[in-house]
Amino acid sequence: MFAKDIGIDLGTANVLIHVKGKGIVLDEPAVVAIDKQSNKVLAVGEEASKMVGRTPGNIVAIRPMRDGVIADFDVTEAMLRHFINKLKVKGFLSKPRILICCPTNITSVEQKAIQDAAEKSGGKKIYLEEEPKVAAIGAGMDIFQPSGNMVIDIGGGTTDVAVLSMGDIVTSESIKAAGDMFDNDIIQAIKRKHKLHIGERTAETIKKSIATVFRGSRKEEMDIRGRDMVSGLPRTITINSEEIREALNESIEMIVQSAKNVLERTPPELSADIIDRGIFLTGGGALMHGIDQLLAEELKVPVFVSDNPLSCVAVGTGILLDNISKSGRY
Ligand SMILES: Nc1ncnc2c1ncn2[C@@H]1O[C@H](COP(=O)(O)OP(=O)(O)OP(=O)(O)O)[C@@H](O)[C@H]1O
Repeated sequence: MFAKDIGIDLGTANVLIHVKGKGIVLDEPAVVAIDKQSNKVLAVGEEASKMVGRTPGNIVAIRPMRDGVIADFDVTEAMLRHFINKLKVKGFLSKPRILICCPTNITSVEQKAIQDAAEKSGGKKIYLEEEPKVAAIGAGMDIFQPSGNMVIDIGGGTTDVAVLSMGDIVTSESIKAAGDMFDNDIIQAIKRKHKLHIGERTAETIKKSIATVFRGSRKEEMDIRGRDMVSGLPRTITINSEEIREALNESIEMIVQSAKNVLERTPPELSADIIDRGIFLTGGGALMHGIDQLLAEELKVPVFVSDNPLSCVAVGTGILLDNISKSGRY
């Protein structure tokens, strides 16, 4: 075993781990399956994710960090420890420095608890960082210069909008309109319109396969299955991109509004830089069809989807660990 710096993107939907010199070595859903009677952890990550919505009564598959807050701390700790131990088995770790990016909304008590869990798992020195900052670094922005950079990180539980300069956040906002809310919007709309009950996985598949947020930019159809709310029997219906766009409209409008709020609070010199450089989108929600077009039209600034938006934070942890002295915070 050898010491390596490791970076962890402790997201509400996915956990990614970056090891210095190796790149991303772990990428799994932030899900834990638990036996309700004994409180024992039965499975973590990929394996637990397969159980979501399909567990018998005594087993629950939960996402401990859902909504960008730590809903269940013990389970979050168990999950973090499981993933770090998995690296140990692979022979990666011996007293590494660990940089963890966690949701922006967590309390200082929760931050301390995450730090403790990482220490107990063998970390020599633990650093915590804010997600939008690391996402911007991972998207290739040089946030350490005295100029304005804007990032919108659309994750599972939260969307973080931030303007950064000289290595720090100048203005920011964090809202709950993000991937999970989009899935729920789709579930509710299909209930209302088609009287059909669908699960979270189906909603996510719809979101990825036929959804769009920009009117007229995608015209696709898809057959979906669910449970008829009246007869209780399985039923198949056909849905299209436009009805999903309508379902997502309110949540997307919240993201647009949040970006406008942050821009309004941005000092004019930094605003000028943002017009020149554009806004970068990171996080899985950046892959929503048409989101760049819509934001560019609403904000009157160029908008770019970063390369590999799902792994920006993990890549950013690697870059930040390499330049830790630059950050000045450690
Ligand atoms: N192709 C796609 N189109 C739309 N959404 C997608 C796509 N791929 C992934 N997503 C969504 O991205 C979200 C997960 O993104 P990500 O892994 O960046 O979140 P996270 O970092 O775990 O969450 P948070 O930033 O809230 O802590 C999920 O809601 C997922 O459904």
